[in-house]
Amino acid sequence: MASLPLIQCFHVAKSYVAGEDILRDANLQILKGEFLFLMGPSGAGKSTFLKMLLGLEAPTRGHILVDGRNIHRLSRKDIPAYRRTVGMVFQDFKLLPRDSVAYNVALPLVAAGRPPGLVRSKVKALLQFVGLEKKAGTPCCRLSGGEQQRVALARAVANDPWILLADEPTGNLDPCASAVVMELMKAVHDRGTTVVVATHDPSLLEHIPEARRVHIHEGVFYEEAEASSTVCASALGGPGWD
Ligand SMILES: Nc1ncnc2c1ncn2[C@@H]1O[C@H](COP(=O)(O)OP(=O)(O)OP(=O)(O)O)[C@@H](O)[C@H]1O
Repeated sequence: MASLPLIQCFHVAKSYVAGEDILRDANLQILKGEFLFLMGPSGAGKSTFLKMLLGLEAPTRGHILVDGRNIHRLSRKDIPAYRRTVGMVFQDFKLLPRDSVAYNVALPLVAAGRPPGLVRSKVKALLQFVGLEKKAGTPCCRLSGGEQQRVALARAVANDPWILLADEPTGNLDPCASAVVMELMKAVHDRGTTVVVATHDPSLLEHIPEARRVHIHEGVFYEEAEASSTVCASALGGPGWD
């Protein structure tokens, strides 16, 4: 049975400054359960696109639907529930550094109003999942970069989101820690979550060779086959393509 589209972008444009489009006519469908790498050089608009999926930025033109709903037309009261359906991992972790691992992972569960018993059992299961159960009481600032990213991943999936977004999740990690984080992302995907990883680093693709690859170039999305034939050649030796 064919999967249904979970994320649909129709003619999306985004500019921060009038007349300077970061995205200009971006069309994309991401199916439920896909693992997608969003590729593009620095400044291509990858983070901007992820922020739009989170609802932190709105398109200047066009529409983004998630599960059939235009996420930029949600009523104020529906926004928190929508945000809980999307988990996000950042390059710089964005943890509360002085607070413990368990506290950081518990935060989204508490914010969602989960009862204390469920928060405790869920935090325990999440820390087991990322292999940090023995560090539950450790302040995050005393962890390695790889461990911090595993905490951030546990926090991102705490409320069982439909979608996991990751913005250069291994950008601050060594190859070994990167492999562990990518393995965990794959495990999240294997549980049915749709995963979108934005990166400019082609070596990340080796961790999940079967994943779909979409490039952003000059404000438009291209599937990898299309991108390599129509874009890479023209950009050889030029700026802005990796
Ligand atoms: N809040 C903002 N105000 C103005 N310009 C912005 C803002 N956020 C991003 N930009 C600009 O939009 C463009 C795309 O930025 P974005 O961060 O989305 O790119 P990226 O592909 O994620 O790059 P990187 O890999 O370096 O993070 C850049 O030129 C950036 O300077």
